[in-house]
Amino acid sequence: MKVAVLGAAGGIGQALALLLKTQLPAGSKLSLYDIAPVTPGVAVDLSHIPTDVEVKGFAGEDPTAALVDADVVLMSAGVARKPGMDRSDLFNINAGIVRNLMEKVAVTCPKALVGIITNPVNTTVAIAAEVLKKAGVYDKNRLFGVTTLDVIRSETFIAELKGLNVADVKVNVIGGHSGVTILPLLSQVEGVTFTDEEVAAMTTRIQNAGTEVVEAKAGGGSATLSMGQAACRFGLSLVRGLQGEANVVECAYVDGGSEHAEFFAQPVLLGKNGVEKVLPYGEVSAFEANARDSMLDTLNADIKLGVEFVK
Ligand SMILES: NC(=O)C1=CN([C@@H]2O[C@H](COP(=O)(O)OP(=O)(O)OC[C@H]3O[C@@H](n4cnc5c(N)ncnc54)[C@H](O)[C@@H]3O)[C@@H](O)[C@H]2O)C=CC1
Ligand SMILES: O=C([O-])CC(=O)C(=O)O
Repeated sequence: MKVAVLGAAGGIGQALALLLKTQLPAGSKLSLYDIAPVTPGVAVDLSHIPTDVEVKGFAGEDPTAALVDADVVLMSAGVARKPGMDRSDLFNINAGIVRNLMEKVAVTCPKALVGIITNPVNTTVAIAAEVLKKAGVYDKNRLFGVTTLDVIRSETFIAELKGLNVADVKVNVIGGHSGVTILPLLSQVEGVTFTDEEVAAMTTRIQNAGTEVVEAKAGGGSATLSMGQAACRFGLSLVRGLQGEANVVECAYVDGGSEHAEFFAQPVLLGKNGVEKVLPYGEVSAFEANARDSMLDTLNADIKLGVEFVK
């Protein structure tokens, strides 16, 4: 199994690479790419950790060498927010970065499962899809927007609020990955009840959790360590699916035939070809149905921006 990380010298990329070096199955290959010249050094550094995962690092303008034979590509290349910015403010720089990298993915490893972390995810995933379509290699089951950070934050915050063992808390988060498009389905969390006030406050906290980190880092970037963990969880789930493990389910932002939008985050069953099955997200409360319907104009506009950028 070969996993490539694009943006591997960055805050997320280095945390993710470390976690993958220690957690990928024995015999895996880890391929690190970034434009930053330090990247081969990041790989040498990681290679001194005694696990059976071979690490190679590549820097420069061309990611091709890192992508050869990749089964999974996780992309966090791009710029991150500073206080006062929305994720959509990253579009001007990150749209071109994602397009250029996806053009190389389309040529070098068109069958790889690709997880897009680079923001604004609602739009960059649409860009990635359009690039793959243009190249004639698009398979909707192999492209994912990584929304796992919304899921792990929900698990953490709910366990804290309700005094639960966080390992027992499971939450579906649907929609997209910015502001009102992030919708945790709190009504479905087993063994817990929330007052209306708690639902409103918890939903807002989860939607604004990225901003919470951006403000706390005071100009030094956005979530990197928690995102490294989230991307590792998601990447390992992709690998487990590829290896034929049963019942691997994650929420992700996919082109899954949703009635709501061309791309929509919901639970998916992962397998040897990526998305094996898009799963229904289940019953929602009146609050959640209203929040879902209210997000759709924003989400669809974000998607349209990405489609038009490539066309
Ligand atoms: N999906 C999600 O839940 C989350 C997404 N993000 C997003 O992830 C992205 C990365 O964040 P950080 O790692 O904190 O940023 P960072 O600035 O620490 O790292 C980004 C890396 O990308 C590299 N890079 C830039 N252009 C590149 C190119 N053309 N090819 C290869 N590498 C390139 C840079 O050299 C840098 O090492 C941002 O867009 C951020 O908004 C951040 C947190 C959560
Ligand atoms: O908020 C940001 O800019 C980074 C991000 O996507 C998150 O932390 O969820």
